[in-house]
Amino acid sequence: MKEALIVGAGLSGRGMLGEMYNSDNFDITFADTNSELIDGLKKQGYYTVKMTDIKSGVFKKSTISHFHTLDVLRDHDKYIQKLATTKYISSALMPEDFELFAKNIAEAIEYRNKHSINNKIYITLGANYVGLRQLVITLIRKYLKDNEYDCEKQNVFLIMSIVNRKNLMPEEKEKTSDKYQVVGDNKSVLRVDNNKSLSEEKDLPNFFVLENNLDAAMAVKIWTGNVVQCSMAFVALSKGMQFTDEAANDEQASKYAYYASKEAFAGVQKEYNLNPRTDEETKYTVNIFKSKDFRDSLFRITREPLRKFKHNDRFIGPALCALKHGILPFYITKCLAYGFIYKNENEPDTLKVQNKIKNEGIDNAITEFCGLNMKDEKEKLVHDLILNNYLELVKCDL
Ligand SMILES: NC(=O)c1ccc[n+]([C@@H]2O[C@H](COP(=O)([O-])OP(=O)(O)OC[C@H]3O[C@@H](n4cnc5c(N)ncnc54)[C@H](O)[C@@H]3O)[C@@H](O)[C@H]2O)c1
Ligand SMILES: O=P(O)(O)OC[C@@H](O)[C@@H](O)[C@H](O)[C@H](O)CO
Repeated sequence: MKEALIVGAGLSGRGMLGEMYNSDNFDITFADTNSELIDGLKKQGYYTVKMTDIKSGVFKKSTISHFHTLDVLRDHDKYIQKLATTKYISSALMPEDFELFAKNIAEAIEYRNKHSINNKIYITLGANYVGLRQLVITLIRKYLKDNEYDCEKQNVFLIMSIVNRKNLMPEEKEKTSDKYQVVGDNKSVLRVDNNKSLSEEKDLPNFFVLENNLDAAMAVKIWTGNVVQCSMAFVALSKGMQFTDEAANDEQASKYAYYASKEAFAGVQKEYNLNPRTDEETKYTVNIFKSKDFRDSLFRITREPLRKFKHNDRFIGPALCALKHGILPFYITKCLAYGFIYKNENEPDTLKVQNKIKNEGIDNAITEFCGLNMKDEKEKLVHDLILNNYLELVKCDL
């Protein structure tokens, strides 16, 4: 049986990668750092994925009941051995999780060297992060203490992929006895970079779609797609809304998101030499959220806001890209300013932001959380735009 190792058994790991590898009859192993999740999944022995077609609302359910589990920390040696030998490995992790994942890949490389293992392994890297592959290569080299280390020469292929199925926890009314149920859309392919060696494999997973220039596709996804969702969400949250359809139907939230979308795409299009898009296509990036059938929580869209404020993420990334190409990121920074007024007791990051603003001032909060270099003219301009938009939103004690 064909084998796959899925690193990260969270919503996307189970709901997209697990479901897809299972449908293609792979023998799956889930590896995760969360012992409770790994033990729970193993004990339950199955989970279900509900996949709804975003246009028609028609859904299908799939039960995944044949899988193995590994605890990345507790089953460390077994996990490294599995990483070193499994041909198809796919990850669905948060960007910050790649520090440990890269360290583990470095350990797997050492294991391969020690045991003279030379089979080809393909690791599809999945996370919402522009420039992910380069980041992972840099981290692996750091752990191997070899700045020139070439993974491909050792048959370890690091391949960009786009994990983009919407995967959510079920709403209260949809909850069943399945603790690990995932609900989401029904995207049927995993877009992976068109690596030459991978393209020559005869037993490719049937849901892999090989595509050129996936770095550009990732920038389009995060810097022109996720920026729209998150812009809309921060504005709508300030008005007490909770769901994407409310945000997309709100005049102000949708208008700001639409203009942010225009600015973001204009920069990314120039940076990656892409075809222009029509106004209808830009509007679609907002209008797609209008339907109630596929509502998503604004709390999920804005989860971990500090990650989203970072230099390479969905606001500062496209803002700097736009500026580089002579476009003023007016609406992108305006929407991000709403992120700085967002306070939610259930979202610890927002409390950190408010504390920082209270103790050190908004100036420092923006500089630090967005990782902006105030000596750089463009970065300072982005800072000042966020700052002035923020000041517009808060009371002024005169
Ligand atoms: N959920 C979605 O709808 C969605 C859609 C598109 C893209 N994404 C992106 O996919 C990625 C994963 O998102 P998610 O929603 O599945 O997150 P998640 O938090 O549900 O899952 C991540 C899992 O990775 C585990 N983990 C952390 N570090 C690990 C490590 N070093 N090794 C193994 N496991 C580790 C965590 O314990 C967790 O279970 C993110 O980058 C996200 O932005 C998510
Ligand atoms: O997963 P995050 O936290 O990086 O971002 C939240 C959502 O924007 C994201 O999950 C999207 O729904 C997904 O990337 C599909 O476009």
